[in-house]
Amino acid sequence: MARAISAATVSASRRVRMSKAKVRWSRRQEGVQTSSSQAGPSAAMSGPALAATRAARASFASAGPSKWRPSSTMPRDGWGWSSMCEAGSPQESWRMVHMTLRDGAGTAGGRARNASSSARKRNSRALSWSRGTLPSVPFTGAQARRCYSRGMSMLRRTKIVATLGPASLPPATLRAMMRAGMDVARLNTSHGTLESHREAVRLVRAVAKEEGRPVAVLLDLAGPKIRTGETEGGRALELRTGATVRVTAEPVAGTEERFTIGYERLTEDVIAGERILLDDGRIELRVVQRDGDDLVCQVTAGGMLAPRRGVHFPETALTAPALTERDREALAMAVAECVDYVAVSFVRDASDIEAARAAIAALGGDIPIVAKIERKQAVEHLDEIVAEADGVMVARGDLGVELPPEEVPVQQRRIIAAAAREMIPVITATQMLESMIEAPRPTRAEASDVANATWEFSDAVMLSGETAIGKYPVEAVAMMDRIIRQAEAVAGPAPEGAGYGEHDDHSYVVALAARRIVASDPNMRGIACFTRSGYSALLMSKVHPDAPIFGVTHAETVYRRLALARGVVPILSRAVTTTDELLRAIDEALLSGRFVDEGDEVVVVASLPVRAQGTTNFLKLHRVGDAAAYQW
Ligand SMILES: Nc1ncnc2c1ncn2[C@@H]1O[C@H](COP(=O)(O)OP(=O)(O)OP(=O)(O)O)[C@@H](O)[C@H]1O
Ligand SMILES: CC(=O)C(=O)O
Repeated sequence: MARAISAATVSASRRVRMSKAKVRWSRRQEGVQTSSSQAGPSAAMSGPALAATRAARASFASAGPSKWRPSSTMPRDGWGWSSMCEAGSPQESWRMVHMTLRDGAGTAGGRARNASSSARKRNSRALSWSRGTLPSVPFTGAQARRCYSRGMSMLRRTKIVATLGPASLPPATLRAMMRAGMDVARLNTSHGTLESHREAVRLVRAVAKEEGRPVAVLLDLAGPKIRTGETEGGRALELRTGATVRVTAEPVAGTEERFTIGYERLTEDVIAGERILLDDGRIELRVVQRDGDDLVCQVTAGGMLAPRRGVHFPETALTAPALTERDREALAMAVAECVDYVAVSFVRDASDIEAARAAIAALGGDIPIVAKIERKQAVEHLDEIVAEADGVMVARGDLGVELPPEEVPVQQRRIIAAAAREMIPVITATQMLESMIEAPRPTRAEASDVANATWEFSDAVMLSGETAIGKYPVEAVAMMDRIIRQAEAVAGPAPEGAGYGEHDDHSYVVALAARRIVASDPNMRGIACFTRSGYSALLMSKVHPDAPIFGVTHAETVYRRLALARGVVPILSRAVTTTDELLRAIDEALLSGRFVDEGDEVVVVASLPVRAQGTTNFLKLHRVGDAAAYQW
């Protein structure tokens, strides 16, 4: 009995957890719909910022659905066919059942099959079909024909995030990086001005549009990065092991005896016995005591300290929130420019994500939030953070300072698993191809690092200095693309659901069913997921099917955001209002992008009725091109 109760409790909590991510995405889609009509931008905004936000929101809204009905009004009667039909009448139920069977003998199907072989030949010749929608790797005719059998080799599942900076912002370089495989452009507000980032967002959008590619923009907030202050005459200070030194939050011209650490709550938060790490952990102090506005410390690992070096407090529970005033200004820009993701730095716990979400909402926006795990505090609060965030980043740069190096790979694995449980994307970041900042080839260890992140099911891997300031930004993206493709080519089948979730959610059950169908039927060319909020494509991505996931959506924001989801090929489609139109839109999207041929078979998953916002409750084995022939 006790066992039964505890199993039920676990199941219920899992249901709550799974639906939390779903509710967030659904809420977001609702926001898209209502943004132009109801809630106005924050009353606190005025002038050009208000106008920019209104214009941005109007374009955001135009991508949204025309109608929305809360999921609580949806039929919830499980797998009953009637619940999958728009009106649920017996005739419609029958038509749906008829339609969802594979009608191999049907005349329309027969015609389509005949048409398909010539279309396939045509497409095998027209190899440019992969360009513009899938990462553009030059294929020979023979390679492409082989790949064509399932489309898998054409698709790189693990996505590439590239940080933009002086090395990558010339438009020609940016274009070349997109062609080499960049899926997400990261802008780091720790560097450059907000205006330069605004221009960069617009440039990425313009070039991506010309290239016909879904490229998401991720704005990485600087957060409360703590640094040492200026030094006397700008010189490096020689801190000798064993020496005593005073640190203070007051701005002073630093000397070997006393220098600044730019953290207002220094003497309140940091207590005797705790360590302070300077310059990425190269220098270590231990706090002896507080003395007025100073902390008296002993240097336990000495070195030369240049001005404005990074500071970490691995043993201190810092009380300063993750969002600074400058971050709030960056968020206003992000909302005005409809940035696709915002990354919050130095997150401590879930409250930092809630604060960022509230700040975005107050600006009239709704942008998915990526929590950067780079503090020991965040590692300790990982579960609550991933439950609240829309994505997560293994920010190994700062994390590797707060934790001993041997703990970083362990935490990487733990963070990826936590993201999988919550069905949110995870980015593995920092020093992935670091040596390519200076050299045209990475080290063997770096190549292995990228491959391992792929095998661990990261949704994306990230380039930082390699593309921001490196000598070989395009080559770094191309190299990452090649390493991932090789790694994916030899990876075994991915675990179903990677060990998370139970079959207690309709959307999840549909995703698993689609995965199993493509696993058992090699003729299935992929899974076409019609998605309005992006959630069902994301969910599909998290069960790792062995086939491409075509994320078909009419919302441009969703189209771009799906660029981050592992294994998803985002395709922009038209808005639909009925099931017939939905199937025709899928056919059009797949055929016009030349992802498949007429007559090819795909699994279609969607949420019906079309005009409601609900669970992914529909699955159909579909022959591409047949939708036009349905006479309902
Ligand atoms: N917009 C930019 N303008 C100028 N330099 C940049 C820009 N973005 C990045 N860089 C440079 O590229 C380097 C690597 O970029 P990255 O975003 O990883 O910075 P970081 O300071 O190491 O990371 P973080 O701030 O996230 O801890 C930076 O140290 C900086 O020198
Ligand atoms: C990306 C980042 O901020 C880090 O690795 O610390």
